[in-house]
Amino acid sequence: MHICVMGTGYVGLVSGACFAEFGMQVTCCDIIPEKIENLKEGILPIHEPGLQELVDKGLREGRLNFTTDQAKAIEQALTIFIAVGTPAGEDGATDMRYVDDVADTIGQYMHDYKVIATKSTVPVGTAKRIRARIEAVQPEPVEFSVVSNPEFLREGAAIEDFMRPNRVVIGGEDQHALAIMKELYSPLYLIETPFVITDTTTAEMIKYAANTFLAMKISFINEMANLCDVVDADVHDVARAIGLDQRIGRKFLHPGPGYGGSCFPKDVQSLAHFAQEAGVKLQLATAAHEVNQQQRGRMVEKITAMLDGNVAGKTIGVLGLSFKPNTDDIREAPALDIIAELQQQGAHIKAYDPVAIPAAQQVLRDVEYCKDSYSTCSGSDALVLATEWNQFRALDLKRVQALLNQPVMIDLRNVYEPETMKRLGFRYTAVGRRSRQRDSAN
Ligand SMILES: NC(=O)C1=CN([C@@H]2O[C@H](COP(=O)(O)OP(=O)(O)OC[C@H]3O[C@@H](n4cnc5c(N)ncnc54)[C@H](O)[C@@H]3O)[C@@H](O)[C@H]2O)C=CC1
Ligand SMILES: O=C(O)[C@H]1O[C@H](OP(=O)(O)OP(=O)(O)OC[C@H]2O[C@@H](n3ccc(=O)[nH]c3=O)[C@H](O)[C@@H]2O)[C@H](O)[C@@H](O)[C@@H]1O
Repeated sequence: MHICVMGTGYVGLVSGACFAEFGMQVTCCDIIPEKIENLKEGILPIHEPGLQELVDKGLREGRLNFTTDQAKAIEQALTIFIAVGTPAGEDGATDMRYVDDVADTIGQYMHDYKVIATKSTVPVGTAKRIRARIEAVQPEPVEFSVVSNPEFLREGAAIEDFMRPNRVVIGGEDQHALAIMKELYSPLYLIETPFVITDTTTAEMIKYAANTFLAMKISFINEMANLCDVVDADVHDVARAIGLDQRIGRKFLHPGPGYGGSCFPKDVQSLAHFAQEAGVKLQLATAAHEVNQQQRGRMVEKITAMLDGNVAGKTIGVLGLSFKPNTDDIREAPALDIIAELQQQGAHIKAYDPVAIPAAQQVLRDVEYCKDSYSTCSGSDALVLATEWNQFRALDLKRVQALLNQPVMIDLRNVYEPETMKRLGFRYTAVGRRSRQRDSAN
C-alpha cells in the first residue's frame, strides 16, 4: 500500500520509517527543501536512537522516499498521514495553521478516494474541520474519509514505542477507512497489540486525556517531593510505595524540574483551553500546568540556596540541556528556563549535553559550552544535573569533586544517592530526598 506522510519531524519521520519497515511504500513530504534533500541522502534532522538504521534501510530497499512534491505524493497514496506541528498559540489555544495548510494541499491535489489520518495531536473537532477545508478547496468532488490516529510515541524511545505500542487508537465513522487503517497496522496484530476503534471525536479526546493524565502524575509527585523536602520524608520511598499499588503504577512518578518537551506543556494547556471553549472548566489540567511552571522556579531556589543565597558572579556547571535523555529536542526543556533565570541573577553558565548543544546555541546566549562533563565541572562553583543522560549517571565523582571550586551538586533528577554523596564529601541536594541525607549539604 502507498502511504504519504505530511511532515518529517519526530512523529512524521518515525512513522514513515516504521511503516516502511512494516512493508508499506512510504513517501514523506515536508515544506523545507533542505530537510528533504538531506533525508534523501540519509541525513536526519533529529537525534532519535535506532532511526538512522531504519531510514537507511528504507532508502536502500526503496520503500521510503522523501519529496517536496506534495501533489505527486498525494496522488500516489491511498492513505495520507498528517504529522505536522500543532504548537501552542495564544492562551494555550492550538495553532492550527500547519494542519489547515496540509488539509488545503490535500484537497487541491486529491483526484481519487483517500483516507486522511491525523497523527498530529489536534483539538477535538479537528477531523470535521479537516473535512470542511478539503471540501471547500476540492476542484471536483471526490470521496474521502478522515480518521483520527493519535500517536503515543515518546522521544528517545520512539521506534520501540511505534513498533510495540501499548495500544493503537483509530477513530473513524467509515468502515472502509477503518479496514484500510487496520491493514496498515497488521504487523501489530501478530504481537497482540490492543486496538481501540472508536469515533473520531473520541480518538482526539483520548490523546489529550492520556497526555494530561501523565502530566498530572508528574505534577503530583513533584508536589509530594516539595512537601517531602519540608517535612523530612523521602519521595523515592513514597513514589515506590504508592506505585506498588497496581491501581497507581510505578511509572511517571519521578520527581524533577517539571515536564518539558513539545507535547505535555502544550497539550495540557490546549485541553484546558478547548474544554473552556466548550463551557467546561478542567481544574486538574490547569493545576498540573501551574505546578509544572512553578517547579522550575523551585529548582532555581534550590540552586541559589546551595550557593549561600546568591549566584551573582558564581560559575554554575549544567549537565544536560535537552528536555529528556536520548533526544536533541530542547523544546520547553526545564534546563533552558533554569539557565536563563540563573543568568538573570548574575551567574555565569558552563554547560554540556551529549547532543543538544547545537540546538541550545540557537536560543541561549552567553553560555560557555563544554566538550564533556568534566570540563563543565572545571572551575565551577556548583554542578547542576538537569537531564539524566546515562553518561551522567556514572560520573567519576572523585574527579568531579577535584575539578569543582567547591564540592556542590544540585541533582535535579535524583540520580545519585544522598548517602554516597555525603560520604564522598559533597554538599549535595536533590528533589524531595530525606532531610537526614540533605543535612549532608550543611
Ligand atoms: N514529538 C513527539 O514526541 C510527539 C508529537 N506528537 C504530535 O505530532 C505532531 C508533530 O509533532 P513533531 O513531529 O514533534 O513536530 P515537528 O515540529 O518536529 O515536525 C513537524 C514537521 O512538519 C513540517 N511541516 C509543516 N507544515 C507542513 C506542510 N504544510 N506540509 C508538509 N510538512 C509540513 C515541518 O517543516 C516539520 O518538519 C504534533 O501535533 C505533536 O503534538 C504526538 C506524539 C509524540
Ligand atoms: O504526545 C506526545 O508528544 C508524547 O508526549 C510524551 O512523550 P515525550 O514528551 O516524548 O517524553 P516523556 O518521556 O513522556 O517525558 C516528558 C517530560 O516529562 C518528564 N518526566 C517524565 C516522567 C517522570 O516520571 N517524570 C518527569 O519529570 C521528562 O523528563 C520530560 O521532560 C508521552 O510520554 C508520549 O506518550 C506522547 O506521545
